[in-house]
Amino acid sequence: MIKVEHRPGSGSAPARYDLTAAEAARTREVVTQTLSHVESSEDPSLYRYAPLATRLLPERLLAFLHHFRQEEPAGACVISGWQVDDHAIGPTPDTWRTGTTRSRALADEVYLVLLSSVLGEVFAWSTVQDGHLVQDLFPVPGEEHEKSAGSSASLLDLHSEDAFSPLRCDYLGLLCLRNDTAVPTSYVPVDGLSLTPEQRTVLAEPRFVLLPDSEHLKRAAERGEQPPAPPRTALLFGDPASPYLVVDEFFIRTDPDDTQAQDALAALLRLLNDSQRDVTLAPGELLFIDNYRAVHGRKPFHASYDGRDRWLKRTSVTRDLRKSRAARTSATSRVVSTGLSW
Ligand SMILES: O=C(O)CCC(=O)C(=O)O
Ligand SMILES: [Fe+2]
Repeated sequence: MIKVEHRPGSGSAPARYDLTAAEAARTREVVTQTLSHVESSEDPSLYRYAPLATRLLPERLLAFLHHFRQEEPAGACVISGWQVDDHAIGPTPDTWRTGTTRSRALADEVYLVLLSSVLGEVFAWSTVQDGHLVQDLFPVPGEEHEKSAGSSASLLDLHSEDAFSPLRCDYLGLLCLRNDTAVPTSYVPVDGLSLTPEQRTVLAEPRFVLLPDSEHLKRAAERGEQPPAPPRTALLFGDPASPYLVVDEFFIRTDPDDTQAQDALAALLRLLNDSQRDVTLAPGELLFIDNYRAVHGRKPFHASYDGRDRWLKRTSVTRDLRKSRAARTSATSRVVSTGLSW
């Protein structure tokens, strides 16, 4: 039996796992082996091969990730020990439409895809970065004040990823390539929020509307996709004693005359904001957020556009790809059409 290491950290900090030097070397070998099969992180063969490749990863790491998935011990975990070659990846881009050249960070993308594939299936939205399965997060000129991943000067309010859709990811993977100015990701686990029983009851009723964020809407309009009117939804669900949560501070609405729902929502948002903590990722650190058990966001920061800005790679992971089958063109497609997403 492998002993599962779970270090929950202090208070509600993410669980942590540090690859030993030997584990990091083993992981690098598996990534290098995988790279010989693929040209890009869009390559379907990467996703065919990933379930086999993951079995070759260090056992202690696999045990940790399975524990995180099965037992839900924490709202997030950080895995460190992967080395990013700062020179090899080149300058931080300022546009993600880079054409067909091989990514200079392909090894890092494959590392992210392999660890993501231990937790579930990687998928993407048609309306986010053209459906790329591994997305780039860096500040984009002109998007400074948006509420999207390319923003910088504006706060990314606390949110569940893709809160508007029941097809939202179970896990969000964020691999840091560069973060010279130590820009934090904000994070709050749902456990431990001191809501009253009355507030919990209201939040567990379908009295809230979660709207698609601006990134989805802008791209959906360009693609001629029309996201359907969002249904009313509950924000707390699952086990009432230890509920799952869906919320998006900026893109949520209630009926104007439902003051009970408004008050409960205000209390939830106040508690979330008061309990948030910073997770400042260093290059090579991989943060997995459990999108049912925690919300996240990002503090404002200054973008320099000098090739040294903060740069993360991102995946969305579902435990069940089948539930989005009606919104994908084939059983093997991993791109969910936003226009068909509920
Ligand atoms: O930039 C970050 O740290 C988080 C951004 C974010 O919310 C996301 O990628 O979903
Ligand atoms: Fe997010």
